Amino acid sequence: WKNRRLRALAKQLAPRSIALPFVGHAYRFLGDDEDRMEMFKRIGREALEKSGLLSHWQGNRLFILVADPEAAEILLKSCLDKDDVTKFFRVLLGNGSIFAPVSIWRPRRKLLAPTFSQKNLNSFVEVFSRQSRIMVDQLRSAAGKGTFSVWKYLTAYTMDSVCETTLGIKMNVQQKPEQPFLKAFENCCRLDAKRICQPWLYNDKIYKFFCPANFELHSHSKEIIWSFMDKIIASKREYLRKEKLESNSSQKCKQDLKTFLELLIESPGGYGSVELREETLVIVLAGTDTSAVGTAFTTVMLAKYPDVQEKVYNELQEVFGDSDRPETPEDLPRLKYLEAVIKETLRLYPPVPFIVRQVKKDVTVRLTLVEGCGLFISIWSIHRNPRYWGDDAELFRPERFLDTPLSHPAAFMPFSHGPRSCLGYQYAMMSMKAALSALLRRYRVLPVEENNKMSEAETGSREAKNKSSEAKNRSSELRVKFDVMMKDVNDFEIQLDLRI
Ligand code: HEM
Repeated sequence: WKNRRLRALAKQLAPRSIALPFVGHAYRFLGDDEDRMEMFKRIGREALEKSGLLSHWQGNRLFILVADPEAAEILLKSCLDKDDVTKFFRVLLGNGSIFAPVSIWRPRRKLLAPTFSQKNLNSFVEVFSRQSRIMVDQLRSAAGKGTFSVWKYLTAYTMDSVCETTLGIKMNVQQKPEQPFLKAFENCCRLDAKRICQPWLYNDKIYKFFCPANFELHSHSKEIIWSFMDKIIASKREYLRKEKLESNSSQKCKQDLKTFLELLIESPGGYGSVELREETLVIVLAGTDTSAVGTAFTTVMLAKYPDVQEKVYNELQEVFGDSDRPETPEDLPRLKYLEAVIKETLRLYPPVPFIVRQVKKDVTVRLTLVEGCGLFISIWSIHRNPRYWGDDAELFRPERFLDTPLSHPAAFMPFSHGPRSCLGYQYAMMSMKAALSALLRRYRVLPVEENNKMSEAETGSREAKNKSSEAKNRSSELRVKFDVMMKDVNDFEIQLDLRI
C-alpha cells in the first residue's frame, strides 16, 4: 500500500526521462563530477518548469526535488530527519549533529548554539584578521606572475581560522600545507560524493567487493582523522585541567577567548570523548570547505566584474583609508556592499547546492508528499527561480541585496532554512568578509589570461554598450562540479596585481 502511494506520487511529478529497473533515474548521474552537477542543474530546471516539484527515482527510493521556496519552507520545518543517503557521512561523523537522527541532534544543537553568540563571534575577528594577513602575505609570491589557483590559499586560511577558533590549536596549514589530516578529509569527501550518486554501490558488501581500493582508502582516511581529533581533544583536556589547577593556586587570570572545544568540554552535563570528537569534526568539516568555496567563488566573480570590484574597493577605502590596520568587529558590519557581493555569489553559486531530508510523516505542499520519500531541496534552483528573483535571476547583480527585501524568506538560503539550518551562518559571513577585505585592500583581482584580454576589450567598449548586452555578459556561467561541496571546474583560477 505504501509503495502504491509512492508510485502514484512519482507519477504525478514525473520527469521527462524514464526510470530504469533497479537504478531508477540514477543512470543520469554517470560521468564525472561536472556531469553530475550538470545533471542536478538540468533536473532543477525541469522542476522549475513544473511549478517547483519533480520526482526522481534513486535506485528503488523515491525522491522529490524541490525548487520552490514556499514548499521548501514548509518541508524544512516539518521534515527534520536527514535521508538515509547521508549514512556514508555518518561513517566518519558518527552521531555528529549535522547528520544525526532528530533525537540526538536536538539536545546537541541546544548545547552548541550559544557557542555562536555574537560575543564569541566578535572575539574571533582578531583570529580571522591575523590569519587573513598571513594568507595575503603568502599570496605575494603569486602576485604579478600570471594565472594561478587561489583555492589552496583560501582553504588553508579557513582551516587555520576554524581550528584556532573552534579547537584552540594553531595548525599552521598556511605555512605547512602537507598535513595527512587534510588529505584524509579530502579523500572522504570525494569518495562519499561519488557513492551518493551510485545507488548500486550503497550496500557496504557490494561496495567493498567492487571497489576494494576506495573502501580501503575511506577506512584508512577515517582512522587518520579520528586519531588526529582524539589527540587534540586529549591534549586540550589536559591543558584545561592544568589551567584549572594553576588558577586555583595563583588566582591567575584566565584567557578571554574560549574555543568551541573548551566550551563543549566545560558545558554543564559535559560531552564524552566520542561525542566531543563527533561535534568538533562536524564544525571543522562544516566550517572549512564551505567558507573557502564561498570566498573562492566571490574572488572569481570579482575578477570577472571589475566594476563591482572597484565599488568594493571604494567601500574599503571609506572604512580603512590607506591604513594597513587589521579588521575589527566594528568594521565588518560597515562593509555592506561587500556583503551584498558575497550574498549574490552565494545565490548563484551556493557551496552546498542541495540539502537532503526524509519525509517521516505525510506532509502537504500543494499535494501530499508521502511518508518514506526522500527530499532533495535544490538550493541551486530556488536561487534561480524567476518567480522570486525576476527575469534577471541568472544575472550577477549584487545591488539586488541592497535595493529590495527578499520576496520570500526562503528564496535565499545558502545556509538552509528552518530549525536545522546552518549554525555557523554569521561566523561564515564574518570570516569571508575579513578574508576578502584583507585580500582586496592589498591586491587587484584579475581574470585568467585569455579571458583577461577579452575582458579588457569589453571594458573599453563598455560605456558604449547598452544595458541588455551588459546583462548578457553577466549571465555567463562558471563551470561547476559536485564534490560534496559545489566547486569551480577550473579550480578557482585568477591573477593578482599588487595595489600598494
Ligand atoms: C559559506 C559557508 C557555509 C555554508 C554555505 C553553510 C551551509 C550549511 C548548510 C546548507 C547546512 C545544512 C543545513 C540543513 O540540513 O538544513 C549547514 C549546517 C551546519 N553548518 Fe554550515 N555552512 C557554512 C559555514 C559554516 C561554518 C563556518 C560553520 C562553523 C564554524 C558551520 C557549522 C554548521 C553546523 C554545526 C551545521 C549543522 C546544523 C544542525 O544540523 O543543527 N557552517 N551549513
